[in-house]
Amino acid sequence: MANVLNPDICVIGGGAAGLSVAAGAAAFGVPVVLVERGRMGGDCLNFGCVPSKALIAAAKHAQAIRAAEEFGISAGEPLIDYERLQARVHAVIGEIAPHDSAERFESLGVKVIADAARFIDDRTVAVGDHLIRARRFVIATGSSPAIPAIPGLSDTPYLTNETLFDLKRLPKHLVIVGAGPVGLEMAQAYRRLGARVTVVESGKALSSDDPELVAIVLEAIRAEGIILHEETAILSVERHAGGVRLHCENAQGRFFIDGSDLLLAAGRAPNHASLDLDAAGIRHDAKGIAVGADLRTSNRRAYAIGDAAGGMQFTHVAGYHARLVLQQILFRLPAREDRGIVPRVTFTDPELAEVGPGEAEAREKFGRVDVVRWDFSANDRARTDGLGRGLIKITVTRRGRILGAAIAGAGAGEMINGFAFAVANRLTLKHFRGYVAPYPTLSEIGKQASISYYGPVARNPLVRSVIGMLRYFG
Ligand SMILES: Cc1cc2nc3c(=O)[nH]c(=O)nc-3n(C[C@H](O)[C@H](O)[C@H](O)COP(=O)(O)OP(=O)(O)OC[C@H]3O[C@@H](n4cnc5c(N)ncnc54)[C@H](O)[C@@H]3O)c2cc1C
Ligand SMILES: NC(=O)c1ccc[n+]([C@@H]2O[C@H](COP(=O)([O-])OP(=O)(O)OC[C@H]3O[C@@H](n4cnc5c(N)ncnc54)[C@H](O)[C@@H]3O)[C@@H](O)[C@H]2O)c1
Repeated sequence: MANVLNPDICVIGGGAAGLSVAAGAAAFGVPVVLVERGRMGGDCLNFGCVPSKALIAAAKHAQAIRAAEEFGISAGEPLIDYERLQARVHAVIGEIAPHDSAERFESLGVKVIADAARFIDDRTVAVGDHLIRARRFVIATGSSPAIPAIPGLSDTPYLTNETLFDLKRLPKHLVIVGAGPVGLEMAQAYRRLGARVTVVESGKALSSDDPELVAIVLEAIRAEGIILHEETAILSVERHAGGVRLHCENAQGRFFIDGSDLLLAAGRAPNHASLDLDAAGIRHDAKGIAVGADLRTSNRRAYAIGDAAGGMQFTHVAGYHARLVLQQILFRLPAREDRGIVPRVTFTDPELAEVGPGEAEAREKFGRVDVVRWDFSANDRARTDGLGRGLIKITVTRRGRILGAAIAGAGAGEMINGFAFAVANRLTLKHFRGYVAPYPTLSEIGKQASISYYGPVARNPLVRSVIGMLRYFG
């Protein structure tokens, strides 16, 4: 006989989104059941952010050794011990894993069930021997790598983010499908570790970001020797000489690429096929589960959050969504997602970071807007540290309210924090101009840009005549 559970909340999926809801609910003493069919921690911990950033960190060390020459230090070409490097990547996952483990969540008061969940009606989920009839369901089942429909792919070995970090040897020539954040972050990391890297992109690289800033990133990564083919179709793939061959076509004609390994980084597909959402009356499509700004699905008992909701796919969005649904479920307070306050960072070198609407979108929404620009070359710290090109663009209303910012350059991922804070709190450039920034830091760039915005005030005849008058008083 099935074991019937009646928690207040049933969370499906133990990734960043589901764990945040479960921990939050348990902290307030609310009965919660968490169902996870795979590894606790989900994509971010096991196959996403954590291993990719650990690999990028290793690659950065290799690159720093090469760049040392410029500083008068000769070290030669770095020697890469790929096995030790991968062991460190997994050690980092291991360090974080206890925080996301079933044991820790049980100790917080969450009942954790290690199995796959599926709906059997609009208020019941079946998991193994259990039937869960919860007051509210939170679907946080995440996403998986999308497998593009390329002829020959099913007979060709390929890697995805789920297998890449288990690779036991450094690829000789890594061919990557897709120049989004996953494709370009991994392209640069593997190039720096010594692999040849070719990226094939059907459209434009990093197409959802500001093209002027994307150009800065692409110039840098091409200068490191990465071959990037944009607006190129992959006609077919096949096994070839112990590796792979891609047949491609672009405006220049047809050509082929031979590589030792193939990595698919062609976007994400939501994990909802096995949930039987139709049984619960939950609308969905190939992009994800349909939700309103309150993250509620077409079944009023159920919310969908994180990657499963098919919107912005970031770990910090998963955490933000969790807060919004907890506010509604625990406190019965209304909550709506505001995508305009969510920062987005691609961890290439230079990094690319944005928050708020892009320039064109801001004009459409707010009419006249001003864009304040400041180049990294005018920053002393960027010069002392030899940090290369960088640019910040801040979009403001006519009254100086900060609508968004976009930064390409070293440290952009850290610097965007200040602007995300400003956008979320509706601050103006005056606030940025008014605080004291420590010298020499990259964050001064934001302040310098703000001062430049008010620069014309110094040439204003009225202001000058007031100053002139005041001089008579001694
Ligand atoms: C290579 C890579 C690098 C990334 N780097 C970053 C980064 O630097 N910064 C950033 O913000 N984001 C990054 N992301 C995105 C980030 O990993 C995701 O946005 C985030 O993990 C989404 O969390 P989630 O909880 O919604 O989903 P997931 O982490 O996918 O968790 C969903 C969980 O649900 C489980 N599940 C699915 N179906 C069922 C079922 N029927 N029953 C029970 N359990 C189920 C799955 O096993 C999984 O554990 C990266 C992604 C990739 C692929
Ligand atoms: N730093 C970060 O925060 C970070 C890092 C990695 C991933 N992520 C998240 O993970 C999600 C997935 O990233 P992603 O880079 O896999 O997806 P993406 O959708 O951003 O990019 C995929 C790219 O692949 C291209 N593509 C698709 N099919 C193709 C084909 N057949 N041939 C050639 N090109 C093809 C697309 O045009 C697109 O440019 C993103 O939404 C991102 O938010 C975030």
